Amino acid sequence: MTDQPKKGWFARLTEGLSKSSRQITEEVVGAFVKQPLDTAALEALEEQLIEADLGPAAAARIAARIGELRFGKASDDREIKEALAQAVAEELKPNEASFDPLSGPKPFVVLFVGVNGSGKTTTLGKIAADLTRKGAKVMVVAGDTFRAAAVGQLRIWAERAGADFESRSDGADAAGLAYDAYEKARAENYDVVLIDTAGRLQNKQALMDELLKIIRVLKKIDPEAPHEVLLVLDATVGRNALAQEQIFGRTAYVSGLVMTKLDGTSRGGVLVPVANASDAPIKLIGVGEGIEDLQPFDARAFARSLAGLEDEGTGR
Ligand SMILES: Nc1nc2c(ncn2[C@@H]2O[C@H](COP(=O)(O)OP(=O)(O)OP(=O)(O)O)[C@@H](O)[C@H]2O)c(=O)[nH]1
Repeated sequence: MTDQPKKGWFARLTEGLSKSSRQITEEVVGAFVKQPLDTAALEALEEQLIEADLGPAAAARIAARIGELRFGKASDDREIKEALAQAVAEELKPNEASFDPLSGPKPFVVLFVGVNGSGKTTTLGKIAADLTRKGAKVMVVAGDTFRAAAVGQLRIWAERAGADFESRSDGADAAGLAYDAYEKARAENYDVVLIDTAGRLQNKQALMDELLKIIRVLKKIDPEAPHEVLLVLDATVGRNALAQEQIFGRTAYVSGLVMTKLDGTSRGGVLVPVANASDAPIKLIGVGEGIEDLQPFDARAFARSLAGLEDEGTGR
């Protein structure tokens, strides 16, 4: 992820966000070029940002900031995009953080939580591949023991990544598996342990109870574990991602968010209200199916891509 050439990842980000940026630039930017920016135009801009799923609070702040930057001035397309990118970047900057499992304690335990289909397995697989490529000794743990298909899929990812794989037969106690896997990882000097978890049980409470149980047993071995709890959210569900953040964020010790499938939606702006609502920062984003499409979250680059700016603002 991080060792990609800069231009490459920015191009992938821009391509991944093209649906969202088209929506924003056509609907939002198009209407405001040439005429001097006035109050009515700013109000309309705010409406358009809400339409684009940025949420009312952020839309108001972003519109106000664009007003500060451009009020009374006639702007061309690029100037409006630059102002939008700057305002969105300022909004997101406090919610940006890096995911760095190789600089923490060893083994560094990462728990992946989120509803089924959010991209948990894929994200875990991409991270495993990135880490083994960097020379790390990685263990993948299939904590979703109820679904054989999920275990099978994860095994494929682990094998492809060259990571070791721990699983148990259907319905086994996920917390017991996590505990034993962590013990083994300590004994055998693993660098990173990536634990997948169930995304759906009989009900929400059962799901949260299971997650908390896994966390509790890991803490028996090391009170600092799990060292990271990544909540994986699917951007294509739009504002439902907010509801998921509320459910998991409140109970599961979430320390970072991953927003996947930003390439599959025109409403990628939803990342903004999700970031605002969450106590945990955004650490990674998924902008495509490839391994290199899981990227560290860079607020400024995200904002520029969303605003439809083709370069990184470095004058290239
Ligand atoms: N386009 C695109 N697809 C993605 C991205 N991340 C994941 N996917 C796809 O989303 C689908 C669901 O991903 P999974 O990783 O299986 O989701 P999960 O949360 O583990 O779901 P279960 O296996 O059902 O628990 C797969 O087809 C992935 O290829 C992304 O960033 N972009």
